[in-house]
Amino acid sequence: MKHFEANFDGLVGPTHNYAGLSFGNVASLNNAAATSSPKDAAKQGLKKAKALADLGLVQGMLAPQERPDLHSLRRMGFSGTDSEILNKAAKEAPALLRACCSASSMWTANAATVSPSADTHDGKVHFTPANLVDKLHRSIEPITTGNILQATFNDSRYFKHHQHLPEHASFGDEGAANHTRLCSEYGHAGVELFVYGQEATNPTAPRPQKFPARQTLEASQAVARLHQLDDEGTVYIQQNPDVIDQGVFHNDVIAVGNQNVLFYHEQAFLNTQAKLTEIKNKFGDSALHFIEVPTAKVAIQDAVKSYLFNTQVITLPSGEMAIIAPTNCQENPAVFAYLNELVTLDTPIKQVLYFDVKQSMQNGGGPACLRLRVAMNQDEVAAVNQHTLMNDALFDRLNLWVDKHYRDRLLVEDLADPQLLIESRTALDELTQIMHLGSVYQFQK
Ligand SMILES: N=C(N)NCCC[C@H](NC(=O)CCC(=O)O)C(=O)O
Repeated sequence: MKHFEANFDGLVGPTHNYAGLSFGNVASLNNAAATSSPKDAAKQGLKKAKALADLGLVQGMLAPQERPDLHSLRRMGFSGTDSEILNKAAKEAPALLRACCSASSMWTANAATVSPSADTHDGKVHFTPANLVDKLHRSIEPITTGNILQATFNDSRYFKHHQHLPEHASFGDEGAANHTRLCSEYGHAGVELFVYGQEATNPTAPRPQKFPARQTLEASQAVARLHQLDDEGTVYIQQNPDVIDQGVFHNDVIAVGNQNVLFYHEQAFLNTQAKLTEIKNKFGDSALHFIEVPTAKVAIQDAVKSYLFNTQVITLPSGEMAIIAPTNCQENPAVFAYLNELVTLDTPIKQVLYFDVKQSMQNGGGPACLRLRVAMNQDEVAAVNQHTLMNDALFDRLNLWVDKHYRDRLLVEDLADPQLLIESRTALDELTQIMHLGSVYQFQK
């Protein structure tokens, strides 16, 4: 039986904009009120996804959310026709309107945590949508995320879908952005690393002082229980609170793993040595590569600016590994020098491929944020909704669809434009037909 690690990238939605909604995310705050290009953003993402498919990887796409989210605005007390609601929200509570218009579902590393069938007791692939409770604009994602995941992985013989965790700060869950899996082969049982920012129920435990820790230990443990993981295959690691305070709002901004490689910054974790030993013990005999990047080579600020660790480490069909990096890494001298050196070292990583995903980067989302990893065997891949898988035909179809429906430029002031709502719904309705998703959106029910 063959095994793969598929990447499911988030298709950027038609309302992609810079509203500065994410406190603790340096890029999002710095680019607040800049002009965005939803069309360029969607095309940059599609190009990266297609390139990975062309490299021989299994690549899928996840549909975006319905934005502006009129359903949430109604829950917040706005009433009347759709136009009246947009108009009232823009006048009376512009911050709420902005929260209901973010295209943040593009970062599917935050869509869910996924455990492959090799790790779970019932032998199914488990999905738990992230509740994203730390940010208002993201907390309105999980129900539709669940609908989209169920329409994409739509065979209950292979896929088990859970409800998102209780919507409370004690269970702050940001999905796969704080989860990495190490394994010798994708089809073998692996070690799942859950990285958390704070222990919600232990006020004396370390936590950041300036910016929020979005993931709690309690949430990580709950996901591991739901996914029927063994203690021997699970490691909980606390993220260093000092780096959260320097803008590392998710662990995938400071560490990434693939198969037997863990690529991380010296300052990423607390109790690093003890945790590496635990990983080694649980991983077993096979060779592990811990690639630790020292501060002397790459400072935290450079890692945050360039997203060196928000790269995708992928295994090519040849067995060698490659890094999928944002072009921002080429533009940062320390980081570029480091990457040029890395491919000459004795590790499985032999090449770096650069992609322009600047539209996403300006909101704090790099290549790894844009994808959800799902390790599957060939039967499971065959059970996926095939209309979501990237190939020449889907790439052409989606580019035409973007050309037809997306704006070239969008400003935060445009979010109240009733025409944008109509354009967005028309686009998404057509998309659900292209991807055979059924009615996943509120406006379709
Ligand atoms: N690291 C990972 N996996 N994902 C990146 C998520 C970026 C996202 N930005 C935003 O939500 C900004 C949206 C705005 O301002 O409209 C966030 O902070 O949650």
